[in-house]
Amino acid sequence: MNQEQATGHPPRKVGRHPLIERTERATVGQATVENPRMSCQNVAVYYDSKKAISDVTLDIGRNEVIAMIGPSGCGKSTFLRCLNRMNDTIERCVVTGQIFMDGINIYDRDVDVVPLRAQVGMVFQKPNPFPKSIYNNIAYGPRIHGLVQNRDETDELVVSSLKRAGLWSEVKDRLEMPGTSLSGGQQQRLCIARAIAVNPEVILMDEPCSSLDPIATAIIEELIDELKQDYTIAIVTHSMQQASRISQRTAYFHQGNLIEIGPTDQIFLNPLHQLTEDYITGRFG
Ligand SMILES: Nc1ncnc2c1ncn2[C@@H]1O[C@H](COP(=O)(O)OP(=O)(O)OP(=O)(O)O)[C@@H](O)[C@H]1O
Repeated sequence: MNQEQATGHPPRKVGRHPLIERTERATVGQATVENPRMSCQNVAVYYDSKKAISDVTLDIGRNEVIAMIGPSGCGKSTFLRCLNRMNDTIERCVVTGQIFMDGINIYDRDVDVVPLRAQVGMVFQKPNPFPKSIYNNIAYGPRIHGLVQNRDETDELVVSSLKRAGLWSEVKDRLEMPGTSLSGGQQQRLCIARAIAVNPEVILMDEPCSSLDPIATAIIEELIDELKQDYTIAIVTHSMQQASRISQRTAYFHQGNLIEIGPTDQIFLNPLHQLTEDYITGRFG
C-alpha cells in the first residue's frame, strides 16, 4: 500500500524533516510572475562574513501585496531592505546578486539611490515622522525631488497624499501641528502619506503595525488593501493572520533561505514544504 492509499492524502512534495534539510537551498513554489514590478536574482546578503540571506530569486508582482514571513532572525527585514538599497546604509553589509526594476539592475554602479528610494519607498516598524509640521512632513520630499514648483502645487500634493493615506479628515484643521503630536496609528499613516507624496511605485513596509493597537492596525490593513490598486506593496510581518488578511502572495523565509513562495491561501492552507508547514502550524518559530 502506498502513502496515499494508507493516509488518504497524496504524499508531500517535499517531505523530509527540516532538521535534515538545513542545507537545502532550492525554493519551492512559483517564484516568478508575468511582467514583474521587481525581479530579484540570486540575492545574497552578508554582514561581515556572516551570510544573512542566501541566493534568493523572487519576483515582486505589480499591484500585489507580498508578505514576507518567518521566524525571528530569518532575514525578512534584511531582504526587504535589499529592494531599495537601504542595506547600503549599514556598514559592512554587502549585497550580491541583481534586482531588476524597469530593466535596470538597481545595484548597478551608476544608479542614484536617492530617486530609487522615492520610487521604492519605505515605512518602518516604529512611526518616524520628521520633527516638522504635519504639512511639512509631506511637503519635504516632493520639494527635494523637484516634484512641486510652487505653494499651490505643494498644497495640492499634501492634501491628496493625506487623503490617499486616509488621514485628511483627521488632520485638516491642524496641518501646522508637529507630526509627532499625532497618535501612533495616525503617525504611521502620516509616514505612508509621506512615502506616497514622492510618487513611488513600490512601498516596503517593515512590520508597520507592530507598535499599533488592533483598531489602528485594522485601519492600516484597510489602507494597504486600497493602496495596492496603485502600488506594489512588500510587507514584513510577524502576524500570520495579518499576512493572510492582506497579501496575495506569501514568501516564507528560514535561516536566510527563501523556502517557499506562493499564493497566500496555498501557503497557509496547503504548504508544499515541511518547514513552512511546521512554522504555520506553530511547531517552531
Ligand atoms: N545591522 C546588522 N549587523 C549585523 N547583523 C545583522 C544586522 N541586521 C541583521 N543582522 C543579522 O542578520 C540576520 C537576519 O536579520 P533580520 O533582522 O533581517 O531578520 P528578521 O527575519 O527580519 O528578524 P526579526 O523578525 O526578528 O525582525 C540575523 O542573524 C541578524 O542578527
